[in-house]
Amino acid sequence: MTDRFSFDLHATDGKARSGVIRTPRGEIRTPAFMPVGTAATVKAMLPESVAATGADILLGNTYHLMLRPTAERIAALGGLHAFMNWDKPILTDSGGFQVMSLAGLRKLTEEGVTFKSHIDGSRHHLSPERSMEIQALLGSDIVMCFDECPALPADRDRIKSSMDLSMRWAQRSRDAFGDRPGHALFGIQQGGLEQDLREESANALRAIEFDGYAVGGLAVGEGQEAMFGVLDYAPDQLPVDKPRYLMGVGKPDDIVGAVKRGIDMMDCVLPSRSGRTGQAFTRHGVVNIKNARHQDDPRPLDEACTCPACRGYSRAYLHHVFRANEMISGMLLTWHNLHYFQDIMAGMRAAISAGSFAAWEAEFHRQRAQGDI
Ligand SMILES: Nc1nc2c(CCc3ccccc3)c3nc[nH]c3cc2c(=O)[nH]1
Ligand SMILES: [Zn+2]
Repeated sequence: MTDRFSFDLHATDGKARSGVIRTPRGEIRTPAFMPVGTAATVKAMLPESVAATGADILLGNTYHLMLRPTAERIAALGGLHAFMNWDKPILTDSGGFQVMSLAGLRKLTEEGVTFKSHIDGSRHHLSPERSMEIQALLGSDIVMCFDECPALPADRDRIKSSMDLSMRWAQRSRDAFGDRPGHALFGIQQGGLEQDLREESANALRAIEFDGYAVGGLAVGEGQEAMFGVLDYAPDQLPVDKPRYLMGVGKPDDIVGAVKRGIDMMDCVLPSRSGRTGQAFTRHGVVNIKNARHQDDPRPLDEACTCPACRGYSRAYLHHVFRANEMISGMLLTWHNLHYFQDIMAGMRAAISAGSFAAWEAEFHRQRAQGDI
């Protein structure tokens, strides 16, 4: 075990990298997929089930937890790890992104943002300083800078002024974070789809110095082609010896394309959210289990999957419990999706270490093109 935060690169294959992030609460194998536990729970999953899928770290949300049950209450109860019974690493987002996408009546100034809770309409305030205080109260191992993520499409002037604000907030986040051994602070690159603005942002963050660097401002509706266009250069603008975290991504083929371009960490609500709606991700493509064609199908979701849903249940059963709106439906499909996403990560880590990422990627795409699933 270690009392410090560190990142070791073990292997590279093209731009793809594999390694390990060491924290006092445990190691994170990279490339890593991080399930989202927004309100101190990965929905429909027990923490031990999340760990069983292979996840080394999960995500929490400053925005949701500050509103309910409040960061002060979680701190008084021993912090987020004890509160939600997860003793491995936790990364928390800084809240600004969620305010802009969820809260009402927002007022954004240089100082920070005031907003009305989407839960009960009460008024709240976030700033770099308050976000750092909340994330410290939660006790998260990886803290994100307080930033502003502009909605796309946006004109260049808007992207530039927003990125400049986020860089000033990054400095204030760094100053407020202080020196917390064993805890990490990650900067977040902004700059939209503009290569020169992203370069400016990366240089500003590098000068402030962070334990890791996120590529922010993507997965906000720009589409995969535009996102990959940015990822063709953005990771290389960031320090090579620190973890690179692409926020909010994504579908299986987004994840593979991001790792191929040098990304080490990703998060997305997709596997859990779509699991609850009956959408299963498999190596052969997506299965919408509510579709009537599954009602007599005795096969598992995915013959090659070793998760509890695929080992113990037929498509016919999963179809039935979704149609009957039974709680086990969301549990089983969420477990399968999270397990499958971790399978993809484990496959890529092994392929990168073996220098066979290109072959692994070709097989990944060939299997998905197989059609009838
Ligand atoms: N702070 C921040 N968060 C983002 C998220 C949320 C990721 C998140 C982290 C932790 C918990 C939940 C969600 C994005 N999701 C899609 N695109 C995103 C961009 C940004 C961004 O630019 N900045
Ligand atoms: Zn499965």
